[in-house]
Amino acid sequence: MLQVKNISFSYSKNAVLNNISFEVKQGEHLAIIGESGSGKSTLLKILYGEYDLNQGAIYWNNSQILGPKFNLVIGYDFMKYVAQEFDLMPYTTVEENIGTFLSNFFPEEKALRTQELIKVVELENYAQTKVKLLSGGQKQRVALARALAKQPEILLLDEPFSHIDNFKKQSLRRKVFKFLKEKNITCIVATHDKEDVLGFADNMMVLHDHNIMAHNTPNVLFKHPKTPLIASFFGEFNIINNTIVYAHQLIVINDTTHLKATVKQCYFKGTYYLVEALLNQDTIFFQSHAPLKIASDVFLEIKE
Ligand SMILES: Nc1ncnc2c1ncn2[C@@H]1O[C@H](COP(=O)(O)OP(=O)(O)OP(=O)(O)O)[C@@H](O)[C@H]1O
Repeated sequence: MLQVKNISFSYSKNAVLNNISFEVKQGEHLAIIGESGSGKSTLLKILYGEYDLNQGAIYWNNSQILGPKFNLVIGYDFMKYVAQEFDLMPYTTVEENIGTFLSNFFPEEKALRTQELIKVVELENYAQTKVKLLSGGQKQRVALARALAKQPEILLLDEPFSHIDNFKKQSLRRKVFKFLKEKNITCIVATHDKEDVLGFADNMMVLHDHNIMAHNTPNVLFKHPKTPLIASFFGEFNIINNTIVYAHQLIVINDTTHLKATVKQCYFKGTYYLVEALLNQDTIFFQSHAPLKIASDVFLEIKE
């Protein structure tokens, strides 16, 4: 289990994280979300032992994770970290990059493991290609496979699919997270993308104002977002009568209600239209199956 106890950290005078505590169980997947600059990457780097803490302590089972003041070499064998900038060997092949941390004493095992990981990150056609010739997204996949090669107990991922195109993203996500669950690898992923969270993370933690704003299951935080910031992570929302109402919870009905809105704009979203409208001078958003006429009036109902 990872235990983070009352940690505080600042790069200079200004605090980035202020007295935060949480735990992550073996095999659990935790997503860390928060606005840009809220400290997600910093937290991952601290967990990796890249910085010294101002206060507090971090433990992985019985080992304390310490910063550079206490360690000549940053990092621990049981942990891998895939940063936003990937640290690859550009002049060697994908296969060699992935196998670089695997022992040459067991060549068959090394080859099998490398092939397994190449499949997980869907780079079968690039195994012999030199990394410098790959695209940003392909490099990100090599970095992921490389981090998994020695099967760490805990994996820290910073925006792991940010460079990968939408065609590949979904299947890659499923493969990588499935692989991690099967191997019982604890995973902490910093992300801006709700698709990295819903369906994959056991828990999610929201960083805001140097603190943990919320820490719960994605299900609870989606259904009961305590703040607009949390709701905004999941999608378009409104504040109606001091309550957060997602766009999909507002339904157009053929009846008179006290929610009469005037359509301003209609955006095609594939399976629905996102409608921007005016409700008592406030801009609101709701979803509609059919396109609505600009300037037309509609009546809405809130669905729980
Ligand atoms: N090496 C550094 N030296 C000084 N300040 C830094 C350094 N790295 C980050 N910061 C500052 O620390 C704060 C947190 O940055 P961090 O990169 O952890 O945020 P983040 O939530 O990961 O942002 P993003 O979502 O944009 O990646 C920011 O105010 C940033 O400017």
